[in-house]
Amino acid sequence: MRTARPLLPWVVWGVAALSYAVAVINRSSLAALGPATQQHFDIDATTLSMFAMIQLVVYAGLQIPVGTLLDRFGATTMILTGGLFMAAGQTIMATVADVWLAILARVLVGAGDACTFISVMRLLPEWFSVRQLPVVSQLTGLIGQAGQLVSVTPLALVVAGFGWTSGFLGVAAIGVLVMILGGFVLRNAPGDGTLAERLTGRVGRLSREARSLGAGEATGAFAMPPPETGMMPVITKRRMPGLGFWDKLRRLVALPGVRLAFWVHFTSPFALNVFILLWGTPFLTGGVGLDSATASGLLNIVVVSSMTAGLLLGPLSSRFVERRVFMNMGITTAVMLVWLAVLLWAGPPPMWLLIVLMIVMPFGGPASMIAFEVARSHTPRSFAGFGTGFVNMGGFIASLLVIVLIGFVLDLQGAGSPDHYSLTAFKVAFAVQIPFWLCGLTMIFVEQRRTKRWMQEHGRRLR
Ligand SMILES: NCCCC[C@H](N)C(=O)NCC(=O)O
Repeated sequence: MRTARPLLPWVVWGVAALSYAVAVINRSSLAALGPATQQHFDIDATTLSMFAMIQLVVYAGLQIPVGTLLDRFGATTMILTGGLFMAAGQTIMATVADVWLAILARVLVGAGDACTFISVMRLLPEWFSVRQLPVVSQLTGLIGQAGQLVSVTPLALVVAGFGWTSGFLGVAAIGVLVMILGGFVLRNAPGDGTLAERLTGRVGRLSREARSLGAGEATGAFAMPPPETGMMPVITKRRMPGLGFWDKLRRLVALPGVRLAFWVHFTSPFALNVFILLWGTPFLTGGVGLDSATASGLLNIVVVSSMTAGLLLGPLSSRFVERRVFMNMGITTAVMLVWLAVLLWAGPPPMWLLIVLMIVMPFGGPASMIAFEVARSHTPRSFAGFGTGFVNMGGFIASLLVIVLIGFVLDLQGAGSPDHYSLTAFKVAFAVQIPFWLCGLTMIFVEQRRTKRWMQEHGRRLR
């Protein structure tokens, strides 16, 4: 069946993806402003790194609560609420001089950021066909990545030229503009009104007659035949008293496909996150001994490679649904092997090997999006937000643990500050990634087999 307004799904997706890009701008708004932030609040490097850590902890910690609220209130409300939190956070950041209020600002930014990505992912199966979903998901990730580019250089230039307050109020203003746009465009699903329409009680024809691009074909998890036995309580008991948090979690984790998605997200993106969020530049400059221009040149390769990987993996995982988890495992194994070559190389790794690392490692980011495809195939519809939040926690838990462990192992070796950095200390510290890869790959292997068995037992086919 053809959709009445084939453009509407793309317009809704465009504004949702823009909201995600704004979340990434907010998330990485301090990335290029380390020294300016230290000067503005008169803080040391440890307090500065606390800003990033607190924000990440809030992001990861809120994934399941946000997922629960997402199932209850819908994606539009959550995306707009997230935008409100982030705009409030950046307004506080722009106007206060007290470091504790600045930390509160970062908590708000982390909370708003936590609301955005999984809500955008929740919208997609409502508007697109099963075949389109992997490509649209990867494009969403790619647009988010573009947000990161915007937040680094342009924001640093605005802060340098017009001052701290103008720079952060500017970020807040962009967020408010995109929220207003969202209020008039975002719809949870075909047939639903926008926030503006719901507030005025007049749902227009465009909303009422909207159709999914997958109309006529069932989408994602929702396409599978009714599950039997073990899954029945999950599907039928849609509303529980309160948020029923633990009960929901227990039921969700009982599904091997959801556990598989969690481990896929846990295992593939952390090496990239750890590198770009904190330890990449110190390793390249303080460890390998490169100058900062060469190090930032290498980091640019990371951005280009990650975007290219997204464009390649979308169509591939859509075409080879049965093979998507193996693709993810192959990429993670390749990242691990290249890292092993760097760590085992006697002395500083040669430039060609570093370039290979910068090309291969970023594939882990887009590869982690496969986790959301797996989650969609195995999470009952009424749990979709909760399930996406649960899966999205995986990569962030692994990234946080590895970031902290690398700092800890550097400290243990007496190499915790730029004056004492050494290549050997970094090599030992980065080796903490190995057990995470091995544990993750083993769990994917185990859960993949369990999922296959579960699907055979329940007569379900992968879509
Ligand atoms: N182009 C890489 C996108 C990676 C996305 C990543 N796996 C993820 O889960 N992101 C969540 C977020 O909030 O950004």
